[in-house]
Amino acid sequence: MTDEKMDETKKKTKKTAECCGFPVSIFFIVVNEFCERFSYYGMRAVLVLYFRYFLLWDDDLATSIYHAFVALCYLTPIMGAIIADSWLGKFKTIIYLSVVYAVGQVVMAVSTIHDITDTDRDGTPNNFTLHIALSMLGLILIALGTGGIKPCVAAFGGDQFQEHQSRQLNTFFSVFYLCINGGSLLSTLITPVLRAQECGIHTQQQCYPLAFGVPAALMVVSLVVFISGSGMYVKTDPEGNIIWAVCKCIGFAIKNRFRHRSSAHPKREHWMDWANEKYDKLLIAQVKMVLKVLFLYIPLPMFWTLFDQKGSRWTLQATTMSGDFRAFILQPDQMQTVNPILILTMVPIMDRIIFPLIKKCGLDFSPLKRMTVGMLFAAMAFVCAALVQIEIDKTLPDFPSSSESQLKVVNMFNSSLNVTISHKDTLLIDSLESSAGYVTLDHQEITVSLNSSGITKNFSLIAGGRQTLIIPSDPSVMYLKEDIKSKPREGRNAVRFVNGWTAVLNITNLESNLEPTVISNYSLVAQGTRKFVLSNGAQSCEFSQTFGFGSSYTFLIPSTLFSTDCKSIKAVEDIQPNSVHMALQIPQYFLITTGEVLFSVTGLQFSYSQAPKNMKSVLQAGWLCTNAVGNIIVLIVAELGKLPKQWAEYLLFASLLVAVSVIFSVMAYFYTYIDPAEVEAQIRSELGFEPEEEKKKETLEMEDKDKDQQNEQEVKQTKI
Ligand SMILES: CC(C)[C@H](NC(=O)[C@H](C)N)C(=O)O
Repeated sequence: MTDEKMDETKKKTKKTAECCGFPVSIFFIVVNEFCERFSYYGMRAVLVLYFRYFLLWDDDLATSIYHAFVALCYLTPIMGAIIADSWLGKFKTIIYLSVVYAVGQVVMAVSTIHDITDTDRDGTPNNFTLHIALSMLGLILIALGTGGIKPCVAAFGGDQFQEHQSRQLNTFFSVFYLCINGGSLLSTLITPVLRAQECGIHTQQQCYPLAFGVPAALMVVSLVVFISGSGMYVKTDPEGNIIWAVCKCIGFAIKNRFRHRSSAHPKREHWMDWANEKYDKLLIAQVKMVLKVLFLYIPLPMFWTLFDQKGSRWTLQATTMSGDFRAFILQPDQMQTVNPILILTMVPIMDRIIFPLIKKCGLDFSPLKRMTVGMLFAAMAFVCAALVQIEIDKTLPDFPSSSESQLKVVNMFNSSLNVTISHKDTLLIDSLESSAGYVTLDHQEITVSLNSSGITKNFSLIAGGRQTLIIPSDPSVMYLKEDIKSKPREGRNAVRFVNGWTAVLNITNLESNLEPTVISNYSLVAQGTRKFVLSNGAQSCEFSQTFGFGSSYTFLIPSTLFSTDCKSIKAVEDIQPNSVHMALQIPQYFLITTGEVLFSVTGLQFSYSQAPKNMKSVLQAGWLCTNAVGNIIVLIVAELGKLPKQWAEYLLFASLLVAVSVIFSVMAYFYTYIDPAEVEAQIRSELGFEPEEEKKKETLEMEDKDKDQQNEQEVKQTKI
């Protein structure tokens, strides 16, 4: 045996330090994963808000770039796997790409410092191009890093286990999953709080640098932890450009099959056997194993398509619900933390109680069956989401269709008015009151007549819009103001004021002073009791209003404002607060998380156990790719599939997933589980290669011989 070969075999049979049956090196790997996931999910939690409120992108652009970034993060694992399996090995790949990742996080954090381009010190950046360029660079580096290391870390963890530790290996994947979710839970709770702080050099702004800076620091910690375990790892060397070899082998098999397509040539058991002429049996067998698993993956993206809508559609659904849990208030985006919380409780319950119980009952709950059941749970979650949506829809205002217009009338005149719209609808409105709700019109050109005064005016309404007609103290100057026609975002409340007082007013929460007879723009206020101070310089008074979630109010300020100490201010409710409680989302979160435990944790283990030794990262990457495709489907559906009712879209997704899970169960039925190591060993022995066990024995014998020789020499030297 050559020295090189001996070194390699020694490495493979290296004894690792153990604790409770687990390799000690695993500790560094799971801590590394925890910090990395904290970094990733922490950054992701505030990313859309950064796009929306710092870069000032609109909702659509912000959501599209967000999903494109997530998709990229799950496409880059292929690159990581290629680098690891065919060039650097998993250990070095993790280190190099973690450096790229940490640099990306730092660049991203720097891009959020508004002071770097805020030359006029007004609190907003002056060179958006620089901020956008930096953040895109940061995101690309992060996607390369996080995606690149993702297939390697799980597979590298698996490599630390010896053959006799298969039970511990399964536990490792569960603990690994717990760490992912522990990191995700903490970061999604912490980074939004950091963002809500105010910071800045010249002007105080929402503290995005801190919200992105902490994840960057955690990524550095993750790298340091991983390097610290360096001396303890089992590091398997890359086995040449395996992906290229696999592609060439498949290409040759297809070409060869095509060349011998006439019936004169006998059929072969498997189409890959057409590569027999040129490639060795072992490689062909390995390719067959990988292809069999990759084929099974084809239906899987549909699961992720549903799963990833937690962060988008479900969060939007939560914005139309009430988050008042009495003891605490939950913000719509915080509802997502229910998923990692449930994962942290359910993985141990499943592992310790449910699966052993199922086994005890003599039921066969094989990995592929678990995954199928997982898909059905996810479909049920979407049925629940549809039911909740139907409840919410009952409480939502009837917003106008694209051909309709809606009109509300506010009377600031000092006596009641009879307002006739287009000679048809007559509304009697008291002073300092509004019409009851909106009048829906199917035409836009209207005539408004104030019957008592004989004033008549023509207006052109906005098609598909909501507007308020303000009749001020001088009715002849009545005017229209556009209203919001959807629930205010993030469960906040939209408020505005009509100034019926005789002079300019300063109102807290409003951007600028309010001229007499004018209606202000909307300001957004959070849930809870809010205080407004109104002043004219000489006098002031304050009034409070308690807000729920997602409401809209117009406050009418009378001419008697200061004499009544603000008590005469009238609140007109334009959009009622959300009344369906966010707790109703818990069942759907519970179902999707059960689905995730059955589908995702099992899929991770399955991808590792069914892969040949030299292609473990490749299959991990294939598994993660199903996630990327799922996200791309979300992007496409968001752009194209605009169903008129949200509940119908949820039901459509649920039915699609049920159909896909049926197809998957048929495919799974025909799949036979294998032990790749056994298959490889068998082929090796058929081909007359030395079996691994023999190699091990030989290495140990060589080591013993080396030791004996050393001892003999030492004895001789002592004698001399
Ligand atoms: C994408 C995976 C399913 C996994 N995510 C989770 O476990 C979430 C937080 N429950 C990950 O690897 O990030």
